[in-house]
Amino acid sequence: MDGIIWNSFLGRENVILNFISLFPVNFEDQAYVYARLMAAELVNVNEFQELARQALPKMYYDYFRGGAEDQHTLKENVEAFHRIIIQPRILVDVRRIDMSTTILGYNTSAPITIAPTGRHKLALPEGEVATARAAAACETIMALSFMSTCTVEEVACSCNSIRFFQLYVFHFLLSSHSFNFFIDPIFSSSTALMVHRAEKNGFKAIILTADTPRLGRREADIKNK
Ligand SMILES: Cc1cc2nc3c(=O)[nH]c(=O)nc-3n(C[C@H](O)[C@H](O)[C@H](O)COP(=O)(O)O)c2cc1C
Repeated sequence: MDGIIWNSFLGRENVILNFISLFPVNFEDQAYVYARLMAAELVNVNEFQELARQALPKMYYDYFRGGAEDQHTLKENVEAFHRIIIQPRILVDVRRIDMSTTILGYNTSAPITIAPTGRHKLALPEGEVATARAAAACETIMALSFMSTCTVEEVACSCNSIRFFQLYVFHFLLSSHSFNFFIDPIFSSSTALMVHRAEKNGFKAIILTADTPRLGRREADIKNK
């Protein structure tokens, strides 16, 4: 059974890699996106989403924006933010506004960090390296997904952002010699080796994802095959 789990991971990864080569991100569209970003036309986070919709192939856009089943949790997460009311204080000294805080003892310029999300190269050739640089520029924390399209080493040497590593727990150790020939290096390590590798590359904490023994039924991904 364990082998089947790994095979299905590998199978999906290969399908996606094949799709990247068959169906690359349109670089003219990316230049257009970059030009609009530079022109500072975007003032609202929803506008970034619309620009992504225009720039990305549909199946990639659907992957980034979609949720599982009827997307109830996705909608509820957005609604949850709408229910938070930020009440400004008045007649106080606002010359220097400091939103910084610490998470597990590490400084972040605001209580907003990068959540671990997989496969950034579907959106940009530099992938998670670019995301980590953005995190460093904003002085916030970069969480690298286990399903990252860049390695922990690439991300570590690309910037000095505080880095956390997201991990799934596998209930087996992949020490078998027979597997290592076929499995991409990012998947071939056991959980313990992966933690060690992240630690060696300056990742400061583990984000443990505990809800993926069963994947959500993402209907857009099913339709996009
Ligand atoms: C496109 C996408 C990819 C994601 N990939 C991962 C992942 O690889 N590992 C993980 O633990 N969580 C992953 N998540 C879950 C996020 O880290 C986060 O928990 C989730 O999006 C809920 O936060 P939000 O309401 O701010 O989006 C992903 C979410 C999205 C939308």
